[in-house]
Amino acid sequence: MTSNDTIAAIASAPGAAGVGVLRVSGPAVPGIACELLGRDPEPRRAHFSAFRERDGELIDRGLLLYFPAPASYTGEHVLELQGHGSPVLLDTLLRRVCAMGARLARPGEFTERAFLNGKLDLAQAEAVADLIAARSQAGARAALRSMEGVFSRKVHGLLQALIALRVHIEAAIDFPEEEIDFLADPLIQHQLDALGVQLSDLLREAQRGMRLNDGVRVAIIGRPNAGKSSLLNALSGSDRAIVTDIAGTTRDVLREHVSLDGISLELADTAGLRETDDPVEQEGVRRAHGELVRADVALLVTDALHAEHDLALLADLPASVERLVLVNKIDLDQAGARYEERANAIWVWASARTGEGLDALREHLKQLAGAGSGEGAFSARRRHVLALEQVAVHLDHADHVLRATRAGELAAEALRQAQQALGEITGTYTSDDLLGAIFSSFCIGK
Ligand SMILES: Nc1nc2c(ncn2[C@@H]2O[C@H](COP(=O)(O)OP(=O)(O)OP(=O)(O)O)[C@@H](O)[C@H]2O)c(=O)[nH]1
Ligand SMILES: [K+]
Ligand SMILES: [Mg+2]
Repeated sequence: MTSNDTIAAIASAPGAAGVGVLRVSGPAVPGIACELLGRDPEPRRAHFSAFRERDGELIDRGLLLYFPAPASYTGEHVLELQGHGSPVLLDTLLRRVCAMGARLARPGEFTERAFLNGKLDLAQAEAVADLIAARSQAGARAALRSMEGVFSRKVHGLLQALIALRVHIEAAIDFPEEEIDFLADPLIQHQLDALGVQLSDLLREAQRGMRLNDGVRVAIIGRPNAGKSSLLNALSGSDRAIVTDIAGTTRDVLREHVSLDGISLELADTAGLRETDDPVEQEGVRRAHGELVRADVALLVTDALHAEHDLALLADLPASVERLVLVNKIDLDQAGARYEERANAIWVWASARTGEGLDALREHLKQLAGAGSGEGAFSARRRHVLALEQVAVHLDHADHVLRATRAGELAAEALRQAQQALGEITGTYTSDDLLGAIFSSFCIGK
């Protein structure tokens, strides 16, 4: 599917630079290229050329590259003009190109066309934007892998397994007299189990990928006076939060961005959790709970005396939230800095006041944020993780139906929905709204 209009944009960053790049895509490209060069350009060859106004006046000299469809970034005819990186010259050249039949591109429109022409799937297209916006080397490497299709191939693998199972079950439905026996076949249950394992692996990887991409949201919670604000200040190296020995000092949520070796964290300091009659503090407590719900990591600040009791604050969190327990104020009882990995939380003994033991805390935060997640780590977005969680819900439903009732129709429908949720990741099923939201967040020229 090729568009019938031609788009153009300055693809290099705004401002003066050594070289500036103008990109054009669409059916008018061969004509524009021929007029600028004075003859037909050879495909994929750098032509050193004078770029001139219609009346012959020189605008700039530079390289002209022509990529005929479909072997181009967008899948359409593409022209790249590389000139001097002067915003004024590039603007003039852009106007000249528009006078020859192009219009200004919207943000992300080149990549959107690449998606619509099947050059990339949606997850790969999103990775292009994530690569450009990456704030750390680990993030950039991960985005590059997703752009290369590492994530998409895993989604595709899952899709194939899902389709195989659907075929199996739908075949059973077509022979109702044998349906019950058919669905009792251990092979079906086996396939479903294997699919569940494959899915939970991918979900874990996607969660890490999302954290590499977006940074990690850490909610610092705990009883009043535990030292939450002291911790925020210590980790961010600032005096951002008010620290006093009055219980109930913090009311509003305070956010600080912290980068640990290129891994980005968003720390949120919250009001101490307790029953209170003060309406302002009540609102603070309500907000603290809200912060906990949207966090990737719940960091419980407590001390040696209250640790076991305070654990209850972590009790009702979803399994996907990572748990860190800081046993604070070790300077008071000479407990010594150390850490332990327990069943579903990591415990760190430290002092927010003296800083002792905080390096271990930083190290664990980095790990949870996806540092050292290995060679194959790819980037992902929250949207992808939500879709995978949706797939898990549908698979669980299919599993339940098969075990409890052997109702083939219901199981097949649940699997169909699972397939649809999976397809939203790569863009097999998408709404125009979703596409608009994704591509409008790109920069112009990409
Ligand atoms: N000795 C010692 N005191 C600490 C430590 N961390 C915090 N404190 C003290 O504990 C008191 C409370 O600290 P905050 O950081 O305000 O505690 P908070 O959890 O933010 O308290 P609220 O905002 O009221 O919920 C202050 O007097 C701090 O100086 C620590 O590691 N050692
Ligand atoms: K306090
Ligand atoms: Mg506080």
